[in-house]
Amino acid sequence: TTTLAFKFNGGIIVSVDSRATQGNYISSQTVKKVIEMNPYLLGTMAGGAADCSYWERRLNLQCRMYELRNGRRITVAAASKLLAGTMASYRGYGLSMGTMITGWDETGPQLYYVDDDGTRLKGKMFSVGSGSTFAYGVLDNYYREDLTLEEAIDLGKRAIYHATYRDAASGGINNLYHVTKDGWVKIHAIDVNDMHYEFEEEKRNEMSS
Ligand SMILES: CC1=C(C(=O)N[C@H](C)C(=O)N[C@@H](Cc2c[nH]c3ccccc23)C(=O)N[C@@H](Cc2ccccc2)C(=O)[C@H](C)CO)Cc2ccccc21
Repeated sequence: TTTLAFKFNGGIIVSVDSRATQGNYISSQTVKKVIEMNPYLLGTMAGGAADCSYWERRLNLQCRMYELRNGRRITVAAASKLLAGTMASYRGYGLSMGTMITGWDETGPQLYYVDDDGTRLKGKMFSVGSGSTFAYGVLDNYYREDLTLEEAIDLGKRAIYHATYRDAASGGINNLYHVTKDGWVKIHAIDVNDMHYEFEEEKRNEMSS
């Protein structure tokens, strides 16, 4: 798995792959690793499929109950704190989860990393999963806060592409979301094989120009 998210002047980009593995077997190429919790809150999944799916769906329930009890949407900080608290209480049980909780609330765009030992980090950029080292190579090289939306989308797309190229446990489809003050929008779902030929063509054109 390769998942990433970063804040920039135009909001937040969330970009993930869709491969699931069981050892060397590719058990799925069409997994949704972004859970859409409400129109302003997204969660990403890396690690154990069942752990991520179960605990992030439960977090979704907790966020919905918060909204019904308090008459307003939960903040990203509070939602990530709920998940981190659950992870901390299950420390040592062998859960395997590397997630990002991100969205836009009254404090603006927020991005948190939360994992199975209860670690919770606030940040501007994270990449999580077996392909994250490759994604960071691309992100650290090209990231700027003042990227245009088009550049930010392209960066989120290419970072996942290069990770899926090198990491056997990443692949399938790149799902990319853009979060603004009006909530999240799904920008695209592109098969990384199609991206490969697009980028090969681009390189051929650059060489001949
Ligand atoms: C395909 C699939 C499932 C599946 O493949 N499960 C295996 C056992 C799984 O959890 N795979 C992990 C990797 C893994 C196997 N055993 C583990 C024991 C501990 C921790 C991780 C693992 C995976 O693909 N994880 C994805 C993330 C993911 C995959 C599917 C759903 C959510 C998140 C990922 O992180 C990369 C591929 C690198 O591992 C479970 C499931 C339920 C309902 C519908 C489809 C599936």
